[in-house]
Parts: sequence; structure tokens; C-alpha cells
Amino acid sequence: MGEQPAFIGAKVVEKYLDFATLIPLLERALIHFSSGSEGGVVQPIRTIVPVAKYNGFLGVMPAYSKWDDALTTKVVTFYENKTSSEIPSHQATVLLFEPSNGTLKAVIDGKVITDKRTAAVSAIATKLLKPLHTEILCILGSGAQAQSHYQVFIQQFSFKEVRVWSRTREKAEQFAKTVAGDVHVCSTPQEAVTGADVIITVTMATQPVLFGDWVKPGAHINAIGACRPDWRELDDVLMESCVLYVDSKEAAAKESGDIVISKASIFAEIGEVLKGTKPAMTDKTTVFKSVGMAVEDTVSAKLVYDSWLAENK
Ligand SMILES: NC(=O)C1=CN([C@@H]2O[C@H](COP(=O)(O)OP(=O)(O)OC[C@H]3O[C@@H](n4cnc5c(N)ncnc54)[C@H](O)[C@@H]3O)[C@@H](O)[C@H]2O)C=CC1
Ligand SMILES: O=C([O-])C1=[NH+]CCC1
Repeated sequence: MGEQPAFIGAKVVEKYLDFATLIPLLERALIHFSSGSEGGVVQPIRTIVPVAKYNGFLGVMPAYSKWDDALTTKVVTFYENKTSSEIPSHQATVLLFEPSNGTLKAVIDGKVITDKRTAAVSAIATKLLKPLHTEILCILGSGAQAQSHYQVFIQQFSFKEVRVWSRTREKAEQFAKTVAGDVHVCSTPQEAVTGADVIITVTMATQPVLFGDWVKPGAHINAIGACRPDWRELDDVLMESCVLYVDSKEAAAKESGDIVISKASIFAEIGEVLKGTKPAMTDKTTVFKSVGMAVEDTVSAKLVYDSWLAENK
């Protein structure tokens, strides 16, 4: 029997996963992903097991990145109706393997990885697609992704005003209290969205919460929820009028109701824009529809493991 795998918990992941280090790694991974076989990323569409009795889902997300020589699979669960405020709606674990022989090297908390890598990818998309003026940031939703998106957006951009809307005003006020800077709590999503330059939708909504008629022409939207084919966050007006970017064309067209139901056509993957093979249409209203990719977890987990190993040799 060989060595036991390392167990790396959420606090340690938090310590090693800083956005400044993570962003360039993710940019490189997005480019490799969008480069076909040349990029050396092997990432099948994730497997989802519905747990219908409890309105829950289990997703299995494997990937190998040749460039990073890293092999992982994430196992993620997400539950529509939270039964307890103590248990997050999304929980995850990443298994990191030695690619040369298949040995399990580490079991890593995947919740912090999921929160941070998703927000970091939205920041990458926004840097590429942001309008000329980025004064007002609007966040719809106030959960874990709202927190991580707020953190990276405040670090990477300088907005003059940040607005938040959540279904319950109390939750939005709680969000505003827990974050570092000033956040204006809005009573309706329309109030939050009107005049915003950058909009982030981070809800568990199954029906649209963001309507095209409210959106300032030329705004950029990061749409993070609606990861099931029958779930929506954005309405048809917005989906039909925007220039649509995604993380993975194959996954987004299969997994997100925002695309499946609206039948909107995808313009490009964000990795293609990073590579320079597709343009960033910054004068148009742009949507980055994110469904989340396993290779993002792979490079994040490798960063955590390598940093942990360097301190624990
Ligand atoms: N694209 C990606 O890579 C990833 C996407 N996600 C998605 O991001 C979204 C947010 O995730 P978390 O912040 O972790 O969840 P969370 O449970 O921490 O927060 C969910 C937020 O959505 C709100 N909400 C729930 N139902 C709603 C409804 N019907 N209408 C409007 N708001 C509603 C809640 O009040 C809360 O503010 C989820 O849809 C999740 O599946 C999560 C991880 C990765
Ligand atoms: O990429 C991811 O981990 C997820 N996307 C939607 C739910 C979880």
C-alpha cells in the first residue's frame, strides 16, 4: 500500500487560492480548452444524476490537462431548495490523481474552488467584453457566488457604484453588511439593473430574473446560474439581442435553459477571444453564459496542491 492521499480542507484552499495567481492559470486553461486537440484538454460533458425526490443533483466533472499534466474529477452536488441555512446549496470535492499511474494524490475541498474559479472566469470575461464605461456593477442574487464575484470584481475593477438585489431584502442587506465596501441594496431587480454597465446573475432561479428591456444597450452580463436545460435567468429578448459568449459551446448548448429554450446562437467561447481567433464585441450588449468547466477545477486544484506540498514536504 502506498502513501495515503492528502486531505486539504476549505481553510487551506482559501489560503492558497488567491485571484491574482488563479486568473492567469484560468486564462491559459480557457485558451487550451478552446484549442481542440492541440490544447491537450480532455473534458467530457459532465454527468448529472438528478435526485428528484429531494430536488437535488449530483454532477461528476472529470478533466485532464496535458499542459499542466494534471488529472482531476470534481464531484459536486446542488440542491434547489435548501433545507437548512447551515448546509450550502452547492457542495463539492475535487480528487487529484497522479496522471502517470492513476494514484489518488489528494482529496481537496471543492466548494471554495467552485466559488472562486467561477468568479475569476467571470472577471476574465468582463475584462475582455466590458463596455467603455464601467461605473455601475449590479449583482442579482446574494449567495456564495455573489460573495466570490463581489470579491474578485472589487479587486480587478474600479466601479463607482455596486448594487445588489435578492429575493428577500433581508438577505441583500446581510450581503451588503458582510462585504468590505459600499453596496446599494435595491428593492427590485429592475431598479438594480437600470443603467448598470456590468450585470452579474448568480441566482438559483428557474424562470427569468433579468429582462432585456431593462438592460442598458452595450452592457455586459455574466450569467452564472441556469445550469439545467429547463432553468432560466435571462429572458428571450436579452438572449436574442445580445452577442453571446460561453465557456464551452458544447456544454452551454446542452445544459443551460437560457440557450436551450431561447435557441439563441452562440458567437464564441471566451477561450477563442483570449486566443484572438474571435473578436470581443465591446460596442454591443454582450452576455457571457457560464456553466462551469472541469478544467477550471483541475488547474485550481493543482495550484492548491502544489502550494500545499511546497509547505508540507
Ligand atoms: N457557472 C458556474 O460555473 C457555476 C454556476 N453556479 C450557479 O450559480 C448560481 C448561484 O450559486 P450559489 O451562489 O452557490 O448558490 P446560493 O444558494 O449560495 O445562492 C443562490 C441565490 O439565488 C437566490 N435564489 C434562489 N432561488 C431564486 C429564484 N427563484 N429567483 C431569484 N433568486 C433566487 C437565493 O436567494 C440566493 O441569493 C446557481 O444557479 C448555481 O448553480 C454555481 C457554481 C458554478
Ligand atoms: O461548474 C460547476 O461546478 C457547477 N456549475 C453549475 C452547478 C455547479
